[in-house]
Amino acid sequence: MKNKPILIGIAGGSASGKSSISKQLKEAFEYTKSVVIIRQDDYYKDQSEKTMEERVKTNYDHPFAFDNDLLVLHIQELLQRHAILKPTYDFVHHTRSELVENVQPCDVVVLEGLFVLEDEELRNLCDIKIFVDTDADLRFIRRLVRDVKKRGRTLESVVEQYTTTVRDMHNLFVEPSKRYADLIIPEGGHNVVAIDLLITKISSIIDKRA
Ligand SMILES: Nc1ncnc2c1ncn2[C@@H]1O[C@H](COP(=O)(O)OP(=O)(O)O)[C@@H](O)[C@H]1O
Ligand SMILES: Nc1ccn([C@@H]2O[C@H](COP(=O)(O)O)[C@@H](O)[C@H]2O)c(=O)n1
Repeated sequence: MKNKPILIGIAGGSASGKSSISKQLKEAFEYTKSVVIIRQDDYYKDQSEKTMEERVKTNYDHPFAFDNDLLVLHIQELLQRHAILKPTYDFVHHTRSELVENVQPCDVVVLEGLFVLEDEELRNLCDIKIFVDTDADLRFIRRLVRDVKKRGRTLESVVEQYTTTVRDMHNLFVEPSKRYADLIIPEGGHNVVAIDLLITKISSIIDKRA
């Protein structure tokens, strides 16, 4: 019987660099181990019954915006080496997309999202807990560029959302969850030393379980 997969939890503010770090971990292990990235964003609640006008008013930075029960269930399934049918999210239309991904059992699960450490059930499942700590001004600049380029937003809408919900919810829910981290990575995706240390630690856990 195969060993339990290792679960790496990566939390941090919006545009702090969670996805960039997750991709680097996947690249580091994918020749020797099967690695799957689960993005909490894909578990935003479906809003297909709502109008676009209603959808833009949702507070996407509150834990209630997510179907957390489904996310916990899917992580538990992956940890038992069972396949899952994962939802995917459409940021342009603010709702679940039609696409469902068939995620096969794997050796390493990287779970990344705003509330991965804030949620007690999720953080208790993690073997390694990481918080990506990037200053608010950098996060805002990165988000502005990304949301206009990739998420179909206007400059005005990004500023409006950031000042009405994103900043306050970050301070209320995301920032305090830093205290649960085993490792805090400053500046996100380009911190080579921290990412190398993390890769070494993950390798040693994998070797001990082999
Ligand atoms: N260290 C960094 N320096 C500059 N830009 C970065 C860095 N890390 C990430 N980015 C960029 O910032 C944006 C948000 O990064 P991403 O990894 O998607 O953040 P998150 O997943 O936390 O929202 C992306 O466009 C990414 O290329
Ligand atoms: N329809 C949506 C759903 C979410 N958001 C924002 O996404 C952020 C989380 O994703 P990151 O990749 O940046 O961590 C979150 O701060 C939400 O405000 C959105 O704008 N629209």
